[in-house]
Amino acid sequence: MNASIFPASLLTIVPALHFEQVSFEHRDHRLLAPTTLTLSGCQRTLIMGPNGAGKSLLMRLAHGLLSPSSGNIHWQGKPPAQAMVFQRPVLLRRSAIDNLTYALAVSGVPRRQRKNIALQALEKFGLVALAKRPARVLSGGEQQRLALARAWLLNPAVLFLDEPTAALDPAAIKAVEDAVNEFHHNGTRIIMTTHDLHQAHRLADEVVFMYGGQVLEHTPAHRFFDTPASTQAGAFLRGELVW
Ligand SMILES: Nc1ncnc2c1ncn2[C@@H]1O[C@H](COP(=O)(O)OP(=O)(O)OP(=O)(O)O)[C@@H](O)[C@H]1O
Repeated sequence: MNASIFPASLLTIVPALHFEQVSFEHRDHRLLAPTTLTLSGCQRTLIMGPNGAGKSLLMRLAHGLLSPSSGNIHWQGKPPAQAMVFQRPVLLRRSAIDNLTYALAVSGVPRRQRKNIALQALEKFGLVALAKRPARVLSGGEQQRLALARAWLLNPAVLFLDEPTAALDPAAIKAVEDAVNEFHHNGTRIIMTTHDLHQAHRLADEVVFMYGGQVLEHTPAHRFFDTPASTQAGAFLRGELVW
């Protein structure tokens, strides 16, 4: 990848995110048990757990897409610039480059600067040749790279990724993981869900393990993989925990 389009001086200290007794209920069903959790430092946090454990829910609450039923979520100090990348990228019905210039317009970047910045981002994510192509006909991997390029434009202090590689082949997975690491090296805090244990091994600094709407572990990655504290995490790592 090319060098960052942002000067190093823009890199920020990422404030901590606090969950205090946060729960989420829907129609009398408790989907997230009261959770107290602090995510601090510029780490790569991987949220893991079986299907339906509440991983996406936790991340959507953290990003402010959902409001908790009870408890309090707050950043220490001013909320940082944030972006989110989903398993299926949400792209506009226009060309790849226009998806980026639109995001820049929404961010208030003057019109005369938008095309250049968008082209730099396309180049960074290997998409220049596809600049004029309708975004929605791009392959899954290309769409995900475009979503990452759009996130890059926002220079986020925190990047949320919800199973960003679930539908991708190995080469596309590698491109996304390289991009995640590039964000991280540029000072972006990563909060990401995955089902892929190998990917978690490659990326995680720390792991949040969820089961049945509860956070059972929040621990450095090496400790999680070597000596998981809960029987559920042990079973999950052995591939024995389906639900
Ligand atoms: N906004 C919502 N309103 C109501 N129910 C929800 C909402 N979001 C998630 N749920 C429910 O909460 C539970 C946990 O969902 P979530 O998507 O967080 O699981 P997950 O751990 O990410 O699972 P998967 O690995 O299958 O994606 C599920 O039963 C889901 O149907």
